[in-house]
Amino acid sequence: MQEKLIYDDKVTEKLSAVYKEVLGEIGEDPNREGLLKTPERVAKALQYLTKGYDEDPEEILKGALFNEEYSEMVIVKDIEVYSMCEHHMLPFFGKAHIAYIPDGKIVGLSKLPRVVDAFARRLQVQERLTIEIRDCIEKTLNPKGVAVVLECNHMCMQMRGVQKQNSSTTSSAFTGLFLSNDSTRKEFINLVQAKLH
Ligand SMILES: Nc1nc2c(ncn2[C@@H]2O[C@H](COP(=O)(O)OP(=O)(O)OP(=O)(O)O)[C@@H](O)[C@H]2O)c(=O)[nH]1
Ligand SMILES: [Zn+2]
Repeated sequence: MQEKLIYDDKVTEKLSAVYKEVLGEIGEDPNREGLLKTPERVAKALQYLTKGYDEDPEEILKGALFNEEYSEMVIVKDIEVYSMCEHHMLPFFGKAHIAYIPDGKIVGLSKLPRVVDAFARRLQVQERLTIEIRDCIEKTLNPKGVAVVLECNHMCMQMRGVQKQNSSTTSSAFTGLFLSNDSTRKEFINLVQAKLH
């Protein structure tokens, strides 16, 4: 799959100027040797961390849909998530667990983590991220059900603010059989928790 260009020279230039100001405002000397290239590095890092705005998650899934009569649960678990909270622009990160029950169509497995990234590489709140992933899969695959669980640590709660270093946040979103059928939901949760390896 072709990767889009991440860095835009004009954006890099504008953001670099802003970050040079920021360095001065926090009491640093932007002209000392170690910091000379820092504004440009940060400008690029920020573009990378928000590159999801230029990606279309539905198109990602549509790129690998296959007709298949498999109708059991498909689970991709322990997908690394790296995002940034929209309140503090600090990272939150953890794992996503995704399941769906196909209804005539399956999707290329790698596309599910790609969808996670496309939504995560934006300013987010964990709950919205969870729902966006679910809705994208629901709309594009039209399966019998979708389940998404995210478990994340929020740096805005750990490095600052309440400073709860060991807290983590779990969010979940379901559709179809995962909502209407308790045993399907339980099967998903058991399989996510199971240590098969
Ligand atoms: N629901 C939700 N809240 C989040 C997420 N990321 C950060 N937050 C919270 O957003 C809230 C913003 O609250 P404010 O009171 O406006 O900000 P603040 O004064 O910096 O809050 P503290 O973090 O409590 O110091 C905080 O409670 C954060 O913990 C998220 O993904 N989901
Ligand atoms: Zn935050």
